[in-house]
Amino acid sequence: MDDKDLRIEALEKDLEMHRAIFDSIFNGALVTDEKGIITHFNKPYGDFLGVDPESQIGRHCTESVVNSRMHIVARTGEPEINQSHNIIGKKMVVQRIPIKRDGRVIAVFGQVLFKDVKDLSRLASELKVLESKVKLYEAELLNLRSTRYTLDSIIGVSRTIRELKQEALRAAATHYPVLICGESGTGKELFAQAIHHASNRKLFPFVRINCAAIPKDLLEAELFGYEKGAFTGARSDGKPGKFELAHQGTLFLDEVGDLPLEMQPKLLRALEDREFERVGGNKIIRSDLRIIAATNQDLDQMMADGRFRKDLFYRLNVIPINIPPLRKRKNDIIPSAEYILRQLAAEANLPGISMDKSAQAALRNHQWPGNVRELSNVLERTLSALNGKTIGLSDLPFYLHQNRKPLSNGGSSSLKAVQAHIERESICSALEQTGYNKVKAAELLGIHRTLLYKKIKKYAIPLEKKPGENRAPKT
Ligand SMILES: Nc1ncnc2c1ncn2[C@@H]1O[C@H](COP(=O)(O)OP(=O)(O)OP(=O)(O)O)[C@@H](O)[C@H]1O
Repeated sequence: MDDKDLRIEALEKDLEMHRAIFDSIFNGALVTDEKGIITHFNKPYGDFLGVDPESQIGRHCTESVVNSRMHIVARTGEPEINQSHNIIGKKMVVQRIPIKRDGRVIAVFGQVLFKDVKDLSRLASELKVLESKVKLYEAELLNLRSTRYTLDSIIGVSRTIRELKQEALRAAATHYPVLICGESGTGKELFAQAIHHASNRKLFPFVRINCAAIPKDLLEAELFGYEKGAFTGARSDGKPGKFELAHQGTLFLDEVGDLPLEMQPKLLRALEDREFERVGGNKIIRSDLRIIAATNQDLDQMMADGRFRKDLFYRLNVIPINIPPLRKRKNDIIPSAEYILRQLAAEANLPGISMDKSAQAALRNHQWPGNVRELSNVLERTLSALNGKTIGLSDLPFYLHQNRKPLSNGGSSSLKAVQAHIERESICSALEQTGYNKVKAAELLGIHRTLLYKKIKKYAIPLEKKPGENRAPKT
């Protein structure tokens, strides 16, 4: 066989294949020339119309197919997609596509998409059912996976809080790392959850890791996971770390200031390379996550002291959110207290609870070392012991009364000294009220136990009641 024969054989095979494809177009198809004369008519269309496909070739399209518009499409050159077409008592859905060469129509391809428009409506209603199911599952997933708090859960009327909420909303629209700084109880986790919730990652996990609460040697395995037998006590089948678990979601690195120095470059590398290995493993794992870190520590000071790496700080601090303590946004205190009271009262089914002026003044004057958490705890305690419907000064815990008295703090009146004095007094008072139970005192103050210990040490507060000392607690 010479070259030409080979080419002819290939072309014949090609033609055969095209014929087979054309005859396999499920719901029928035809082709006309530029005048509407049928050049191709497939078998399924013949079966559907009850005609012999071969004998349709050479006829005008309107003779073969009632209401045909193939010749019109040939004239206009405009495709007609998903059009209804009445034929043999049925409404079909068809498409007619002009085939052009050098801008001129040379043929028209027509195809039946649905033999009966009812098929399409059935599909459409099935799709509707599926869509509503998807919505339902999305809502369930959101419930299961997502966060408890949204931006609406953040209370505060001050300009600062309103601006921070705007900032959080802007952050949610990006994938950049966010660093939230603020004292304990200012709502750092609340903001982190709200950002996650407002982002397009909200259907994926929000994974939290408290860098201060995990022993140093376990932190790497917690973050990156481990392979079987990585260390003594490791689970025999290995375990994914928080980085893996947060895939497509958000990883919240709480208390990032407490991340041990030796762990910092490892975290930085994982953030920069966007990949990591499990402890004891050698497989590279990639995780698509957004980082939100939070701390109540002064990272500037820590960097100056060499306790926090600058490169890690810059990596985390792409979008900074600094939440000021409650005492620095005093006009948030009463609205927040009222909001929390309304919530607590509704939960306890106690309508119409209010605060008198003296109680409001005491709340405004208090320094709130535990911030909103402390405010919430104080109100909860107060409400649980309240007789009547109005909270007065005497209903508030004793340590709140003292802030209204002139201060005797060794004569110093610098803001720092006054703050330190009040903080010390509040801690002493909370310890007394709770019978020197540190867990309960920390709870009352709305701070973490470790922070309470730090402050007890800082102010050299005795860890038990001195004999003879009698400062009667309120409750
Ligand atoms: N602006 C706020 N609006 C409503 N609730 C708040 C606000 N700030 C804090 N809270 C409440 O105070 C409590 C502590 O908040 P959160 O855990 O977010 O604080 P945090 O700054 O992360 O504290 P920590 O540093 O101790 O972990 C939560 O119950 C939270 O709902």
